[in-house]
Amino acid sequence: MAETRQTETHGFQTEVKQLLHLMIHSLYSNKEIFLRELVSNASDAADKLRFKALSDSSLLSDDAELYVRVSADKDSKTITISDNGIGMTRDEVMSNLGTIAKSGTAEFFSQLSGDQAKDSRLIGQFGVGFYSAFIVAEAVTVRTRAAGAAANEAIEWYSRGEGEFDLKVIEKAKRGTDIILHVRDDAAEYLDEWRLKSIITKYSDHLSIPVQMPKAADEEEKAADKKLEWEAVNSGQALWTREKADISDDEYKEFYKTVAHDFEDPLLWSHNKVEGTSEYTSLLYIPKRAPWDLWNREQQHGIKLYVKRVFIMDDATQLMPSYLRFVRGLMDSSDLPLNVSREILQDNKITRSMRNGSTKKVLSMLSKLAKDEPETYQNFWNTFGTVLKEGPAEDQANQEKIAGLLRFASTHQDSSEATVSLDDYLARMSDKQDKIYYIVADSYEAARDNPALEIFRKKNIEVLLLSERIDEWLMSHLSEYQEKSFQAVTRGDLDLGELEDNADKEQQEAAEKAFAEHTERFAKALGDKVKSVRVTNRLTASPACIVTDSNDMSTQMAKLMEAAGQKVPETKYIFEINPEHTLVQRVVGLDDEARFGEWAQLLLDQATLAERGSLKDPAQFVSRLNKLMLELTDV
Ligand SMILES: Nc1ncnc2c1ncn2[C@@H]1O[C@H](COP(=O)(O)OP(=O)(O)OP(=O)(O)O)[C@@H](O)[C@H]1O
Repeated sequence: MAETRQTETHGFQTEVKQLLHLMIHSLYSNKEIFLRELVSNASDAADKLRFKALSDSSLLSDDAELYVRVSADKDSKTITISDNGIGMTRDEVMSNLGTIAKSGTAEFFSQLSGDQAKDSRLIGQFGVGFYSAFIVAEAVTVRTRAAGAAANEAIEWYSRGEGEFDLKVIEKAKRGTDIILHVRDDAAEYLDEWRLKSIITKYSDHLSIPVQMPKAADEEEKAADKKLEWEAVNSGQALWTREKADISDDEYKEFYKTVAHDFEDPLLWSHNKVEGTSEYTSLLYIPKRAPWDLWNREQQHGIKLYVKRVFIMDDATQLMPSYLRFVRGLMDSSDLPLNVSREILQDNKITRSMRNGSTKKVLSMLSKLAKDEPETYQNFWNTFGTVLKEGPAEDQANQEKIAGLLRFASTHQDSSEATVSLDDYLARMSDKQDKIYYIVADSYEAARDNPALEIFRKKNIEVLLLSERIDEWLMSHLSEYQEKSFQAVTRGDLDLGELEDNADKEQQEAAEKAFAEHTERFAKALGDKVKSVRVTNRLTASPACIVTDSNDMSTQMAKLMEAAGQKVPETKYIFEINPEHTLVQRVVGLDDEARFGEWAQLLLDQATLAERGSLKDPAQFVSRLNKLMLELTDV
């Protein structure tokens, strides 16, 4: 490459262009974050080099004291952020500073609305990184030399933040990266070194790497044109290694913004030194807002792993279960070897114990929040609840704890908001009730209005109303809470246990007997369209409903599997009729078997609509309905 010294010009990936545009137009009220981002990248570069040098110490060569240096030059209107970290090769420059390699980026950009306040929040969630340089710079030069590369293999990248960037091979005496910002006139305040220093102490004080600035020179030294002397302006002690009592809330909050690349303060955090069979420190944060890629289960961004204060890797997903993937922060182990790899982490006693310990920590932190600050917890639930619902399936050992954190809509209140906890439900339950009743449907309304709830309303029994896609999956893994089992109101025989008194039972038996002949007639008319026909004990206001047998797949589970492209055996429903209903009484009064058959089918279709939300052959339903309506209006 060294022979091609000419400049090559490359176009940015479309998303980079969009991001740059937004950055400049939406983040102007929060300009100073550019320094946090660039210093944090420089510190990451030092961490990466230190890690690589564990297996190849020659990479550090004679420049083993790692640092980040920040300086400004008012004459040339530049700010320079330098590090002697890992640097970048030409290919790395091309991909890191020309594209955005995160999956889902295009979807993310499609969410932007043009409303600057909203968009700036979204960009905050996306993580602005290197490109934030353009908030204050009209042009940026990056000079970088990768660790292990020769001085004449360094690369210069230059861009005005519009459509393109230039690349050329240059000579660079030292390893690492210099980022030179050509500051815009409206950001001239950042050319003041005091200003820069105060931003560094605000955001980067706790970084373990020294962030240095030039020592103020006196007139004599200036006249003698002495070489710049540098001094560290941050404390340089990794925050999590300090005593909890000595760390202020503001320090925790600023540290969060650096590790999580978030603009906002965290919702809560927990800092723990664990001693005993395994020794580690964890600093775990719950963000306020969901990251843009929360729904992508493959998403990166997990917990940073350190071993004895040496950074080992980002996104150590093995340290936190997937249903807690919104947790940010770090863990620093005293037991793992420094040369630990992702593979070793996969199946390791130490990792497992760190994961178990921190999972418990997060769950108890959330339980405490739910107890002490229910409103804040509700906000948390509204943001991350759906992810937490993956918990009971993924983490059987903590099922009970997770269940206690769940929130539901219920028939107790007239709102679709999920605010009812299982403890609330149990507290309201009568002594005679021994099950937790629930229904899963496509929407809150479909759940609320399902005819199967009629008897529960009549008897004043609360039913949880679930309508999220994940809910069926959740309920199929939750078997009990506080020794009370869960019962779907649309499945199997309805056994209300002691809630039903003897009189109810006798009445039911009498109704079944009295209606037996008609039940037979319905069964004959509907043939193999139903599994069986029986008299209901669920309905009070509707003529009929369908329910699944207790060993058959529930409607919602079948729908989920179908949506996932799986072949699902056709579920046959049990058709339940309400003999008290006038329509049913009139239908059984019909002598003409053909007409009776039409009505029976119509009742079945109606019940299917209420339960499934759709019919296999809606056109046939409509034409049958029209035919019957015509007969009724034919006077
Ligand atoms: N000073 C630097 N030295 C070496 N590599 C760097 C430096 N600055 C940036 N990079 C490389 O460029 C990549 C992109 O940086 P950028 O800040 O845009 O994103 P990020 O840090 O990966 O993500 P985010 O900031 O959203 O968490 C980094 O991952 C890193 O590989």
